[in-house]
Amino acid sequence: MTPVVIIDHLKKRYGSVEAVKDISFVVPPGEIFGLLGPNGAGKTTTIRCLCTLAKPDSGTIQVGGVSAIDNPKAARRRLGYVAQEVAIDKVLTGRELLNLQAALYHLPPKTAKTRIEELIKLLGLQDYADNKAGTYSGGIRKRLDLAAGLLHQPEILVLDEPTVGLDIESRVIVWDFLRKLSESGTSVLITSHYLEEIDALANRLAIIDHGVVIAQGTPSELKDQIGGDRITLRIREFTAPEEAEKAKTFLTPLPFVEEVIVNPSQGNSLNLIVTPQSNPLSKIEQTLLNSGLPIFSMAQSRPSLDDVYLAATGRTLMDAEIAALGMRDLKAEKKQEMK
Ligand SMILES: Nc1ncnc2c1ncn2[C@@H]1O[C@H](COP(=O)(O)OP(=O)(O)OP(=O)(O)O)[C@@H](O)[C@H]1O
Repeated sequence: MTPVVIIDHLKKRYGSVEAVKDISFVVPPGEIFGLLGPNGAGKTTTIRCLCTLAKPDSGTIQVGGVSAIDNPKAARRRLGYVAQEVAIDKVLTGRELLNLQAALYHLPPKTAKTRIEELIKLLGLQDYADNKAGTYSGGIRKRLDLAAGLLHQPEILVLDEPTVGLDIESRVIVWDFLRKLSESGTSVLITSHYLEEIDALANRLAIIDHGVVIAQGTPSELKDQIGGDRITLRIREFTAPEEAEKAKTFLTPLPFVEEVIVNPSQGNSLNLIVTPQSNPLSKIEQTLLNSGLPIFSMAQSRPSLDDVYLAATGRTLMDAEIAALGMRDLKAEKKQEMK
């Protein structure tokens, strides 16, 4: 089936900042595709180019077979965009805002009316639609944004960090809605810096770092590629560094152990990467007992998307996030965007 979105070798710079260096991916119909990356990786710039709100320096973008660069109007008809933050008119009610949006899309009044009622119901907005939008909580506000983005029945809904700042309950409502939307045939492209969000939602994803795609595939493909299971082991609740190092020397020679890392930031716990095999926990337990070392806790898990990111970049998403936040001048970016 022809992909709904094809982005090929996209590049975009702001002055001396190369926001997007080389990004390519395709979104198949009816799939949820995730762009995962730390703050400042280039996700928003990529989708601003896709949604025709920024002009790329080079590369191509196709939406439903139409070039978003040569034919932005036609591309816009095929996609719905839910931005990270929207400045809304707080005096109008939700229903009035949807009517306004429908007029902007030139929907015939009868179609608009049916569609608005349908979306109000689908998004559980019946009790709020006639209240002023200024009274809405973040979660209700986001549901209204989703309705507005879907009014013209786009082939793909593009969402920039849709659950930032939402409580867990509202987040789950948004996730469930997006799953249903994709099951009914509408593709979804979502950016997020939350690992769990992309892991829970996306059929496929691209991990972006410093404006380039560093890994791409389904969540399990990416985890399988880096291989090995993870074991987190604590000798004691807070282990002395010498004792953790001692455990490391006994565990490293085990044939199924690929790597042992002592993690000082978590009470000198030991992080092991092991080749998947039967019952590694009991073999580790036996080895430590024979060496006279106790076990406080031990757990085995599959690699996470953070392990994928760590393997590709040498740092965790959280570390990248903290580093990026310290480097950005958000005021200057806002100014540049206004130009
Ligand atoms: N309008 C702008 N003017 C100047 N630099 C910008 C502008 N927009 C983004 N940048 C820079 O481009 C890089 C990529 O930013 P972008 O917003 O695309 O990242 P992101 O991954 O979406 O992060 P976030 O989720 O925080 O928006 C960053 O270094 C950022 O500082």
